[in-house]
Amino acid sequence: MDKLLITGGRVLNGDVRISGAKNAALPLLVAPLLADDVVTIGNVPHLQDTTTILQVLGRMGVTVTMGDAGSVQIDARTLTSAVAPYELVRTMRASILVLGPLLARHGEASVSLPGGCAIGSRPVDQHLKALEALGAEIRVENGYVHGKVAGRLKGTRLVFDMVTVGGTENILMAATLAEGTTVIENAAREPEIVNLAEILIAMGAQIEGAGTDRITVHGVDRLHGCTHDVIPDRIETGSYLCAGAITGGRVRALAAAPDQLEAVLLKLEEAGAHINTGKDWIELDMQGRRPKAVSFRTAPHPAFPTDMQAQFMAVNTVAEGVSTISETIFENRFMHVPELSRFGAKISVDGHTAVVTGVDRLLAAPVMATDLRASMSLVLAALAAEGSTVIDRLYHMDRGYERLEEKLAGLGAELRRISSRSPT
Ligand SMILES: CC(=O)N[C@H]1[C@@H](OP(=O)(O)OP(=O)(O)OC[C@H]2O[C@@H](n3ccc(=O)[nH]c3=O)[C@H](O)[C@@H]2O)O[C@H](CO)[C@@H](O)[C@@H]1O
Ligand SMILES: C=C(OP(=O)(O)O)C(=O)O
Repeated sequence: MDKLLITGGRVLNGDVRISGAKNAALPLLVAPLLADDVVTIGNVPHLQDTTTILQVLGRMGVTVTMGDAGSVQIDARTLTSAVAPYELVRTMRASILVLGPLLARHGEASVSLPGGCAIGSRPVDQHLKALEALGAEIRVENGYVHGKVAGRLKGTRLVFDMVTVGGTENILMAATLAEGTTVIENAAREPEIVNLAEILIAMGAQIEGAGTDRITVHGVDRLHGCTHDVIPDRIETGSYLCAGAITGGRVRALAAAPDQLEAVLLKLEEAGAHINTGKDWIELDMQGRRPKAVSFRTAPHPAFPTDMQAQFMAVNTVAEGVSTISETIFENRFMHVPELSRFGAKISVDGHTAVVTGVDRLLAAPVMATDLRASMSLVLAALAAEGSTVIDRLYHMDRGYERLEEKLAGLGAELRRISSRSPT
């Protein structure tokens, strides 16, 4: 298992190029299952999670061709099996996204149930209920979801019980080839949903309202090939801006999308950062100042994203004052708290709320990553801490941060990966 060695205390300064968004790339790589031709997707980040979803497709007989500069060509006409096996799905929950497209285009699918993960139980009941409402016959047996459709899915009006990003994506894809019109109420409004709707529209789908809480899909008979790009990763962007904030530095995120990160940018300003934005860049400048404590509550887009909670908590650990952080999306997303405490952070947790009392300094400590964004919160704490920190279980990080060491080193951080395959 790889580890990361970080020597803290450097003020980060410079430009960092943002990669394509993991959470947009995953549904975009699955959407070609619906098409009758080759779909080319650009700006795909090279990550463990994108590799996993391509393996899932490969296992189904789909032809995947890697192109230049992060482009991937996907031809689902060669599909031979509609099965997503446990050994792949268990490493990445988003594999459940193949269910909707397979049922819509091929009339059957067997997808392993993703199961729980560190941040919460994360059921997929809303996906399954909605697919049943579209006319699929769903059976859960031996840890697998088996779905079948007699003829075509039938458009209907759906109301999700809660805002679900993956649920909205699955049903949006399934509805494109259904007979008639589907209305999805209480739909997720995340930028990744809009990115998905755009590629589906480029494939010939008829979709209105993506980015609002009501999405209308008029089913079509077939979808064709197209070329489309993944949007910039707003969570990676926010993470590097937090690296600037926690070290009192200046970080400019290039190839970014400022309009997709408003809640986070406002909180960074509240923390004392000067924020400047252009069409595709964001600059944060702390001018050497210590951040001020900022309270926030996670909620679906456009509110503060749960995927930035751990990183912002890390910033609050060294801030001036006391902050309150409420996590409303996942029931167990404070796994980083005991690890941050090992640096000397003062955090108390009561249910879904954490109270952080900023300390003057953090001290390096051996720590362990528990999930993807928790890993980044530990990286941030290590950048600010006095001394050298070793972060274990780096594989969590590799799911979602492309070329992390190279990007942080480019900003002036002192760090090195300790590979399990090389002598330490
Ligand atoms: C690959 C990807 O895009 N992952 C993101 C996606 O995850 P994901 O799509 O899994 O998250 P959801 O939006 O579906 O989950 C939101 C909440 O709804 C609950 N729920 C969801 C579906 C369901 O059928 N039943 C149910 O109870 C979940 O347990 C959770 O408490 O959105 C999350 C919320 O912004 C982000 O943190 C993840 O990074
Ligand atoms: C929770 C995340 O991803 P996933 O839904 O793939 O676990 C994340 O990106 O922070």
